Amino acid sequence: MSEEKTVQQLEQERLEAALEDIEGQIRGIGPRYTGQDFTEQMLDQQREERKRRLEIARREPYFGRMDFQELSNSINRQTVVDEIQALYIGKAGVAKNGGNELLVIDWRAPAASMFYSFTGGDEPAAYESPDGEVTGYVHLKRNFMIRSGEIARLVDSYVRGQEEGAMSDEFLLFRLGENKDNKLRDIVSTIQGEQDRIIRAERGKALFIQGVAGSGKTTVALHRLAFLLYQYEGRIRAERMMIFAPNRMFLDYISGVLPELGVGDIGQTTFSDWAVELLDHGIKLADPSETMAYWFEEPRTMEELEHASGRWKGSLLFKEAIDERLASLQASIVPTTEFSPLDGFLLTPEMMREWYDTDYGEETIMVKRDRLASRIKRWLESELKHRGVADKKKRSTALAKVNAYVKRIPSFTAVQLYASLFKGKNALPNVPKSIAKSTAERLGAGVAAAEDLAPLAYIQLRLYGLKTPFFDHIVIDEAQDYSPFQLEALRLCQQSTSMTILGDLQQGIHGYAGIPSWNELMSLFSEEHTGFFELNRSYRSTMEIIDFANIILSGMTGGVKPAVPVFRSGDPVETKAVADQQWLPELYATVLEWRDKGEYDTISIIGRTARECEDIHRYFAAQGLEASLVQSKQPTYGGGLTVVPVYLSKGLEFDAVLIADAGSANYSKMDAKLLYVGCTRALHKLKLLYRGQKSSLIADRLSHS
Ligand SMILES: Nc1ncnc2c1ncn2[C@@H]1O[C@H](COP(=O)(O)OP(=O)(O)OP(=O)(O)O)[C@@H](O)[C@H]1O
Repeated sequence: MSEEKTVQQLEQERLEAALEDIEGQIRGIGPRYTGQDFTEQMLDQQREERKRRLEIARREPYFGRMDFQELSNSINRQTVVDEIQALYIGKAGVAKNGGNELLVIDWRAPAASMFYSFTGGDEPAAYESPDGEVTGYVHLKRNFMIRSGEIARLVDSYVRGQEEGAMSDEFLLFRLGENKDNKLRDIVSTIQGEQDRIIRAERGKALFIQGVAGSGKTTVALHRLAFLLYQYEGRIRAERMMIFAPNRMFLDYISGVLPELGVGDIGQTTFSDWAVELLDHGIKLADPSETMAYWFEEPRTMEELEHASGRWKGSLLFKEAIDERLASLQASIVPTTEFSPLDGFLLTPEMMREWYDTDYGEETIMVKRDRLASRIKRWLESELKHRGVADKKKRSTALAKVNAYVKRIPSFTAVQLYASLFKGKNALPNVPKSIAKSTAERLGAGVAAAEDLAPLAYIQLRLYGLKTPFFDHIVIDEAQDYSPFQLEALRLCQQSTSMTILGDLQQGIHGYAGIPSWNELMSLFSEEHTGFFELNRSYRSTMEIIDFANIILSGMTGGVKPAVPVFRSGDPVETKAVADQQWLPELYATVLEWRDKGEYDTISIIGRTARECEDIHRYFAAQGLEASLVQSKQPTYGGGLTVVPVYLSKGLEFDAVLIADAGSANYSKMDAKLLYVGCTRALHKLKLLYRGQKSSLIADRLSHS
């Protein structure tokens, strides 16, 4: 009598059959076409695209299975129950070799959405298909982890009829308990319902996402891009999507997710790099580490923060002043007096105004100006011809006059116009003196600060327009550090609004430039074109770490929302007093202890300032311990052991975090957000050393040593 096969064996057999099918398809694709025939080239591209998807499927054909029984309503509204279908869900959809039957369905397909939105229970579930809502019973939700062609893990999170239909988080908890390396990863196998709603939200909006630290904002935004490309295939293009991230190192850190999802070619930049490029490198960007040093290396007051030049330059008031200046330029650009280059030739202001306003109506200010200039020259040519003026001397005199006349029509670069707001007879009257002086000096030397880039980009776009195609979709990460003006500039780069704007006000450490409330940015868009989602569950850290971090923020005013942990327990958070002379040796000893345990792949020492980090790094090096020191202009993130100033750690995560010195000298009440950012970088282990008095932000916590 043959023994009954286990679920694992049955699934393994199914997997092997699927892999064989996929291998067969890859083999069948054949060599690349290298000839010149256009149709063949197109077909070759399609084959390559298919091969790419099959290769993704070969690595891990699927990660989920959902057994679904569709309910179909007949005409007399009697419910007919169909067969139970096993849907296998993977990163790339694959049809069976030589047929239309699906071997794997793409995680972005409508039917796959149930895999994420289904919350358990015996009631019928539903998903939206292009033909309307489909309802049915879910019988099974199964998660797989497939490695090298083997099912390494199989977890049923729902089986109809068992345990009163409850869902289990076992697979998610297993994934969250893993260590991290130097790159952010995709989460297709464990996307949560609240994240899925954001990923699949319609495209034609400015979608704001306020999410606590570790709630998956960045990850969700990247998955959303992959979804949009699938859902709106042919209507939006990867090359016309742009991700704006806070710095190059962060871009490197997130660079693995989209290729893992099979998506390439999406633009990735920082606002500064993009703006400097837009301005044709007509201005140099001041070293941003100077701004960082000013705000983070020495204590600053609330008053300094509120009067920061970045806040002023990022405000809509400033934008209004610039709009007024641009409007008066538009109004005065067309000459207001008659012009006669030759006896009997007359160009009137009305003619020129008509050309400028009506004929070139949709163009930007300077493009219209240049067209007007060419039109005046063409007018002369046609008049000369029309009136039969053959005399060479007369012709060249008239031409010279026209050239001189055209030259007098005002023409500005964005930098020139911007500089005129701060210095000279047309300077704006209401600019605070100190701001006007420092900005004029900087611009005079051909340099702009980061805070100048939004107004400069905006002026450039209003004067000359965008030279590249419009963006189909824009993602802005860490948007709490954006000013309304930055968003206004980006809005000019889209034909219709389609943005994903994500951030966390509780991590708004760049208050000298960013926003105190989302309303400042949301009010730029009409209500019908704005969406708002909140993510309150945090997936990164253990419960102990999140509870600890929540306390840091609890003293803050203004709608602080504590992060809700996923039930994943780990070590208690430790705080430890250390004498000055023992500080560096203690940091070193802690790192050695953690390394010897071998439990963590990435460890970070988070310092308060760059100077503090340099001291630690130097000390470690003297002991023969290799660590990488993160600096503000760093382009890549290498993982392993890092020493990083807290203000540069935002967005990153590490298995274990050691806050170098959480003493009161380092973290005053004003620095709650900074310390919160530092602590929430930890996945599994968090320890804080402190010299002198413990920071009052954590003072009432129990010490574990
Ligand atoms: N549904 C999920 N399944 C598995 N892991 C998840 C899930 N959601 C988020 N994570 C993990 O949680 C961590 C935090 O994600 P991410 O960096 O995208 O969050 P964030 O909200 O942008 O964080 P922060 O604002 O603190 O930088 C990552 O390791 C990510 O893989």
